[in-house]
Amino acid sequence: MIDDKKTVLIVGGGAVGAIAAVNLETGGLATVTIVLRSNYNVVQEKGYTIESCDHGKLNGWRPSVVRNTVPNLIEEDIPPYDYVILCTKNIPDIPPTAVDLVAPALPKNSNKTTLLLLQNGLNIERPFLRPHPYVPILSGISMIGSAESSPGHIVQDEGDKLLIGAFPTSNINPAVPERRAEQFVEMYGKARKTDCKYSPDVLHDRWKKLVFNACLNPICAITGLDDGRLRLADGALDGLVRPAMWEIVGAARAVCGVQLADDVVEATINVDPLESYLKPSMQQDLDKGNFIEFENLLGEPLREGRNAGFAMPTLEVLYQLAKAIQWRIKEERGLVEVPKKK
Ligand SMILES: NC(=O)C1=CN([C@@H]2O[C@H](COP(=O)(O)OP(=O)(O)OC[C@H]3O[C@@H](n4cnc5c(N)ncnc54)[C@H](OP(=O)(O)O)[C@@H]3O)[C@@H](O)[C@H]2O)C=CC1
Ligand SMILES: CC(C)(CO)C(=O)C(=O)O
Repeated sequence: MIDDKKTVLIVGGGAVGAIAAVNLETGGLATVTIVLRSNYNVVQEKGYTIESCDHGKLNGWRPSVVRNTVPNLIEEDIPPYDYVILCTKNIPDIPPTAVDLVAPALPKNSNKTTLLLLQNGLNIERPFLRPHPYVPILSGISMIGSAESSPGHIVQDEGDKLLIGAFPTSNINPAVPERRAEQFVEMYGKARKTDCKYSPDVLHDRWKKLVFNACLNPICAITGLDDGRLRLADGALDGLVRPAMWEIVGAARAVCGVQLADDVVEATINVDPLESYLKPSMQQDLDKGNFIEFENLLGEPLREGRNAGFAMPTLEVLYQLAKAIQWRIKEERGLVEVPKKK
């Protein structure tokens, strides 16, 4: 049981971070500080406008503290937060890296703060292990459907289903992150508006979610078809979606012995009603001209599969296409120099 209010820092208050903030503040067991970037001015001045299938319509809603910089514990003399939650897109190929971004808000030599990575993808905890050996790290696997349609306007149309468990970290007694994960579940679920559960096996959960994210995210983004239209499109399921998904199922087994359920491919294809016409987050990012999370969603499972000697030809092509698209966005954003046309 939680007997005192916890301090929580959320870095990234877009589609997922804003709903996490609502859950935590509404439950009354946490005081939330949120770090924003492009939506900072609008949220600071007018608050969020939230249309949520879990929380209803909230106008002018703000968490306890809204900032536009990651707190620097030492320079600002702030006591360590109980939890730091990273809710940005995780894009290791575009600076700042996740580690550089949250480093000022993590204590160097104590395990007081628990870091929760509420993000998609594989191996996202690894870059933190060496620079932050004492920080317990939790894995947050979210099945929410949420989007920020304009700055500060969040539309959540699929319920918030969240699994929380401990990432294995070699320096820390596993009992510590496990306890913190259970405590987080209590805090997050207190308002009874969400389905947040403790998971003892987040590796399994992450591979299971990759059946969606490594396949439908890039296929929808590249083709411009949402996951409903993809089911209607001539031959797309048999020609693209199923082969890609079976490669993830095989890689999960080859890489770490994770055995996904026999029906995982069909269940993932049909996870949302066709008429939801859901756009996976990578497709939404491409529509907005944003960078895409292709390295952790696609690159990491592919590299792991390759290292284990497992062939993944469909994912290899999707990865190379996604990489070329990322380069195009870099050019659009002026991050690469292209010789003049002659
Ligand atoms: N949306 C969904 O339905 C789901 C998303 N996920 C995963 O959850 C994670 C978060 O996704 P989502 O909320 O959709 O992403 P969004 O793009 O909606 O939100 C991310 C937020 O982080 C902010 N941000 C990025 N970099 C910084 C920075 N350096 N400093 C401060 N703020 C920053 C962004 O600001 P800015 O606008 O300036 O870029 C944006 O407001 C991702 O890993 C995603 O794959 C998982 C399940 C479902
Ligand atoms: C599976 C889904 C659609 C939501 O939970 C997602 O993870 C995403 O959009 O990236």
